[in-house]
Amino acid sequence: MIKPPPLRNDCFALPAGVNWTPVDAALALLRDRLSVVAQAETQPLAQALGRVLAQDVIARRSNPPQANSAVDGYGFAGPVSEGAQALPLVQGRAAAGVPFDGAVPARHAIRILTGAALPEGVDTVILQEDVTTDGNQIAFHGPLKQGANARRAGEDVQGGDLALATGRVLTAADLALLSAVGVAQVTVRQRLRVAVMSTGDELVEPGQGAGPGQIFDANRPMLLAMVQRFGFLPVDMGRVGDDRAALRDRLDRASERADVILTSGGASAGDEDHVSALLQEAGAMQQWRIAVKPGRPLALGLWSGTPVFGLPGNPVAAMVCTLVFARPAMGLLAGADWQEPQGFDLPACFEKRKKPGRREYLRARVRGGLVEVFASEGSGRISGLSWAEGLVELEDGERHIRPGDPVRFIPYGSFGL
Ligand SMILES: Nc1nc2c(c(=O)[nH]1)N[C@H]1C(S)=C(S)[C@@H](COP(=O)(O)OP(=O)(O)OC[C@H]3O[C@@H](n4cnc5c(N)ncnc54)[C@H](O)[C@@H]3O)O[C@H]1N2
Ligand code: MOO
Repeated sequence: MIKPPPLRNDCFALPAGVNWTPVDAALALLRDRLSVVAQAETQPLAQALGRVLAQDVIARRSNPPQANSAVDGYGFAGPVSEGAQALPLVQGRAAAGVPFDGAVPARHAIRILTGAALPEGVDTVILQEDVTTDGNQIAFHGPLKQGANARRAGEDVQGGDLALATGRVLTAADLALLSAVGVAQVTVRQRLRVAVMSTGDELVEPGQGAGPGQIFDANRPMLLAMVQRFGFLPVDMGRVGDDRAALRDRLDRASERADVILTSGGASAGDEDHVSALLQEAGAMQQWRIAVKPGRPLALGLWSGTPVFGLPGNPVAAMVCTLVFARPAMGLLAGADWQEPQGFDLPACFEKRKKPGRREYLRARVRGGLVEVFASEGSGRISGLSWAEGLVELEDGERHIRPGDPVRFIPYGSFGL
């Protein structure tokens, strides 16, 4: 009689004699091997949110362009010494956009409003709340430093200086900065086109009838939405069954329409794992066995020159692999700098014994300053992805985490979601 293999109670145990690529090594390889594929184009600022700068942007003008008042009040030449002060007022006033056309003599003051250019003879402003006036003169108490309540020309940005560098993904704040320094259009990369397809005979579309053994395709809507959040152009390539010819055809079409392809399912080495088999056939395939949980099998290959991320089918693994590996990789293809997600060390409110030899990502969220993790680590537990607001990253080594111990929490937002 054939002896059954010994039972394993941990399906993630690392097989002996296999080289598992540590996460950092896998990331270093991606960083080293990938470079921009997206074309550059010129766009008005209004179209530039989330786009990647293809050229350094130089400030055309300083911000602020001229010295101006930070408050509504009265301007004069500082400093002012301690004690009661009285200054006669000059006729007229300086307002934002309506400068005072003239000079303010020494020991005189002028009415000035926030944002107004400082007239000649003025370098210091006193808040109107600190002043009494009869309309002809002002009285207040010193001391006041020279330059108080005034903004120097170019104190924020100097004209001619670098405003933003190539590789920057433009934020709302960046659009403000570029506008302020007189930049109306930018050279950016075209949005990376990312094809998304699901594989597996068991999949049907939500809204369709589902027979026994069938499940609704959850990965594709998730991945298309993630791609959009990353600032790329999602290209929906639908579902394809466990049929090699159909999959080959779909990959052909995806490589014509997109710069990069994300598939989910069929990434490991089972009988129906056609993605990895086809990429293998195409000859430019790397089956990455990454020392990570979840997301161990990640098939990477080139299909007619288009990079393919063969993500694992389990939705939790598909999402984690996309956040940890595919996103920074796609960022490079899109022309962006390498993106390291910002994490925060916060006290755990859970206990966990972690095995050595692999990095682990847990679905997590922060409540009352403490990091909670989802009750199950099951890779098919989609509700946990939705419950979570980020991931806890546990380093490769062994660890016994007790309540109160610091753990690294990475909010979804740090991954661009
Ligand atoms: N003998 C072994 N079996 C498995 C291993 C292993 O090392 N040895 N690894 C397991 C791990 S870990 C993962 S992750 C999966 C990855 O396998 P595949 O990428 O080949 O994925 P599938 O087998 O096609 O699917 C896995 C699972 O996910 C469901 N799925 C697939 N696509 C979708 C979708 N679009 N929406 C929702 N759910 C989806 C699928 O029905 C399966 O239940 O392999 C393990 N097995
Ligand atoms: O690690 Mo698999 O990648 O659980 O879901």
